[in-house]
Parts: sequence; structure tokens; C-alpha cells
Amino acid sequence: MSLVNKKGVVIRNIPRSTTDVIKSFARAGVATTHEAFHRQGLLDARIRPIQKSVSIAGNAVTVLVTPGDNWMFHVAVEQCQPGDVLVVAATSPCTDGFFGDLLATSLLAHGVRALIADVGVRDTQTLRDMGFSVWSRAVCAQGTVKETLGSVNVPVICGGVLVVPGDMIVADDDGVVAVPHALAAEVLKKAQARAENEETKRQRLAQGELGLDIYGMREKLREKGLCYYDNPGDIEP
Ligand SMILES: O=C([O-])CC(=O)C(=O)O
Ligand SMILES: [Mg+2]
Repeated sequence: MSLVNKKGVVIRNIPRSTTDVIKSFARAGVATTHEAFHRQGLLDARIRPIQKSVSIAGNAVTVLVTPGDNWMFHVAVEQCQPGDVLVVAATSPCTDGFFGDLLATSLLAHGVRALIADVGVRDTQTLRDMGFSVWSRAVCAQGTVKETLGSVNVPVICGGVLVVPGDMIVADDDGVVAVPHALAAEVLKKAQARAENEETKRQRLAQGELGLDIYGMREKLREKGLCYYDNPGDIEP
């Protein structure tokens, strides 16, 4: 039975990656993780950070909310542990301000330092001042009510990507990527190898070597028909 978007459920136990794995993903960042995961798992580019120069990672605690209703955020806090990231999706699109500094204060008290929200948030200046990091679909002061059940820790679709509780979430200035829990170790290994390889390339590029030579591109460009001329007049009509 699929639990995707099932309402009225709280699942208490989810798989979690270790603090070391979380820190390593935060260091790797979104672009490298996304590449290492064969360019999968990237959330919609419209989910943007409200702050600058913050790179985080964590285990996904998922929250399914009903449009205009933030009740389930309060239910979710109790299920959180240090190292978790709250990942929120609504049953249909809504940009109301579901979340602000009060809920952030509650999450911080339980060791959660970041929110990924496919809905709107508010109190953004205070959130930045508090050092609580948010990636959201919208910033909007519109308040919400507490009337309708959603769920905590069921799989949700956030930014067009299926996020399962316990998935590794990586977020920075470039966006947000989700990696299935079972693949996290393998993807991390590839991400670290990629970062090392990029460091070598960075040094060669900084010394003036051309990408054309480092990547051996000249032959392929020739095959594709790229021609070089000293002057425009040299091109045959
Ligand atoms: O309480 C709310 O409805 C959302 C909010 O503004 C906060 O958490 O500070
Ligand atoms: Mg508020």
C-alpha cells in the first residue's frame, strides 16, 4: 500500500544517516551531490533560499499539510531529532505563510536548523537573524489555521520530487536535492570522488590550461564540423 500523501498518519520511526554522513553531504553541496546521483533528485528551482551562503544537509522528516493549514507543523516537531530537516508539501499548491519564527524556535529547541517548504513562509528577517535556514516556494505574510489533518512521515512530493522520510536532504544557494536513504552512502562516495577530481581541474584551469585540452575536446569539435579562420574574409561563400 502506498502511503504517498496519505492523510491522518504519524509515523514515529524513520531511518536516519549519521552525523558524519550529514556533515559530509553539507560539505559536498547540492551541485556535486546532484551530479553524483546521476542528475536526479533536484527539487524545482522555484524553491529558493531566504538566506545566502548557507549549506546544510539532514535527514528528512516529512510533513503533509492541507492548503492554508499549518497544524501538522506542531505535530511534526515532536517527531524531530538533531540532524533532521523538515520537508513540507501541501496536498495542492498553496503559498500562504505556514511557518515563521515561532515554529522555528520550537524546531531549534529540538535540534532542527532547516526547513524545506513547497509552501510559503513568513517572518523571514527574524528567521535569518536566528540562523534558521529556509528554502521555500514563497514568502508571504498570509496566516494559516489549525483545523485539518495532514500527516507526518509519509512520502510526499516536494518541489516535484518524491521525498521519503529519512532521505538525505542537501540544500545551499543553488537549491535543494534529495537522495534516497538507502543510496546515501554510495552517492556520498561518488560526490567526494567528484569533488577531488574537480579540485585537480580547478588547479589546472587556474594555471591557464584550456578546458579544450584538459577534456580532450578538440577532436570531437572537429568531427562536429567546427572550423577556425583567421579573418571573416577567409570563409568561402
Ligand atoms: O504561527 C504561525 O502560524 C506561523 C508563524 O508566523 C510563526 O511560526 O511564527
Ligand atoms: Mg510568526
